[in-house]
Amino acid sequence: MTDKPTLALVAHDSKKEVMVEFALRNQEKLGHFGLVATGTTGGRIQEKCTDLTVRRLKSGPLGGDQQIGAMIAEGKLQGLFFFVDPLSPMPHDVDIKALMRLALVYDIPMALNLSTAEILLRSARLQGLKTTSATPEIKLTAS
Ligand SMILES: O=C(CO)COP(=O)(O)O
Repeated sequence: MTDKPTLALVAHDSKKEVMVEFALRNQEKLGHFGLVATGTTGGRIQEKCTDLTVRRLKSGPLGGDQQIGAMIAEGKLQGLFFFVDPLSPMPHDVDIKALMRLALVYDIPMALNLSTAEILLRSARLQGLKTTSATPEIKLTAS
């Protein structure tokens, strides 16, 4: 695994195109992070964003959300970009909630829609996303 701060990219089916466009537009910035993604999202990003290396985990409904949750619990994830479909029922709804819950428990910066993702990535500059309760502003961790 990379020693760069790591971001997870996850999108539900109706949001995958938005995620791919987001990744394409921000390829240069994203390239400064280690990237992981759930299976299908990662495949779609990798097809279009040939400059990026994305580690693909399982597909969301088959455990991908849980794998990302485990990374958060182990301190291996610094940011979560999760484009959620709020209008469709999901078979793995409990996994989705569990992932969001862990991002909240560990205070991982988490963008659930495009406009927040753009702001978050801009704030992150190229260096790291983790804030601490002692420093409410973005803490720039890596050089
Ligand atoms: O279902 C997902 C997140 O909950 C995303 O999984 P895929 O990227 O494999 O479609």
